[in-house]
Amino acid sequence: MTGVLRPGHAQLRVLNIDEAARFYRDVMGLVETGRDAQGRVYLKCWDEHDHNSLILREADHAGIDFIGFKVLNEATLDQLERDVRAFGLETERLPAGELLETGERVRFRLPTGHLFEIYAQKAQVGNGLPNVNPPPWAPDADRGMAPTRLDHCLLYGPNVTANKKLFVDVLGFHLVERILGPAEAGEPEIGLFLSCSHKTHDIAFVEYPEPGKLHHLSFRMPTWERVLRAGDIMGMNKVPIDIGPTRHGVTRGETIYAWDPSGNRFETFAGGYEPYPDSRTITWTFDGFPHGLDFPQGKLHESFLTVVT
Ligand SMILES: O=C/C=C/C=C(\O)C(=O)O
Ligand SMILES: [Fe+2]
Repeated sequence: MTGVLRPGHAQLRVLNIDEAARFYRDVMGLVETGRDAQGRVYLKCWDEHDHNSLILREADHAGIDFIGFKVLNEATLDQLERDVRAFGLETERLPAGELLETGERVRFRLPTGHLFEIYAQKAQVGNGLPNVNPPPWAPDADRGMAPTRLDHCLLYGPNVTANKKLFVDVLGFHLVERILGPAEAGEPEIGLFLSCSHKTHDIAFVEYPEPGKLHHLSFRMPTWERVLRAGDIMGMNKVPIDIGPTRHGVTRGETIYAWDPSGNRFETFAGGYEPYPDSRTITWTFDGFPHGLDFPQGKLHESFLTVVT
């Protein structure tokens, strides 16, 4: 284990900050925890303890600015920076406080073009429950869709195989599932689901010609029933849905893909299974992929491969 713990934050570009803040706070049911001098809005899911996991920045085009993972401690941060540089990537350090309540970050650009960063420190604000004899949920757990946490992201860009080498050989992730391209193309790995935990994936990549693209940020729901309830709330708020409610074959996750007001896709996701680092990687062939995306329908929804921000 290299000490990379979990997805920590994502900074998302939105077209209208007030509309986006209202959506993620009042429809998604995230908790707004702050705003900074740049006008960025900070939010967390009700059951997360750290100050923020989603940061919104107003821009003229939607998409993801960077994704941050939390690591065990400062010594791990320093070691991983050395390892990433030895892998051949430039790193830069962003000062503590550049993001509210967040320590120094080590940032580097992935072979797929995405800005990725690691950090060891973020202020804990808690989940609204006492740490001694706590009840199972807090009032915020029923406000809006109320995901429990930022669960993973799926990023699109070229050179996913180079990303795999970095994440597996340097950052200590394991490859839980993969999607192969067409046989006539030699079945290249075009989809990678990578985990640094017990989850089916903490980050995923799909091969795509343009670098640095976002397919979706995924928010964890405790149960399939809560995914369906999220779908009800999407219906009540006329949120445009892309795929679902259904189940992925890949990861077995129950899912709805939909779009935020800026056109960024998000997912409400439940279920899956618990792979271990020594679990064998599951492979989806290209002809099996329609069931990998939407198991009940076995349908390769066009938008999955074409719509990104
Ligand atoms: O075939 C595509 C599967 C996508 C899976 C997810 O977005 C997920 O498991 O969260
Ligand atoms: Fe997902």
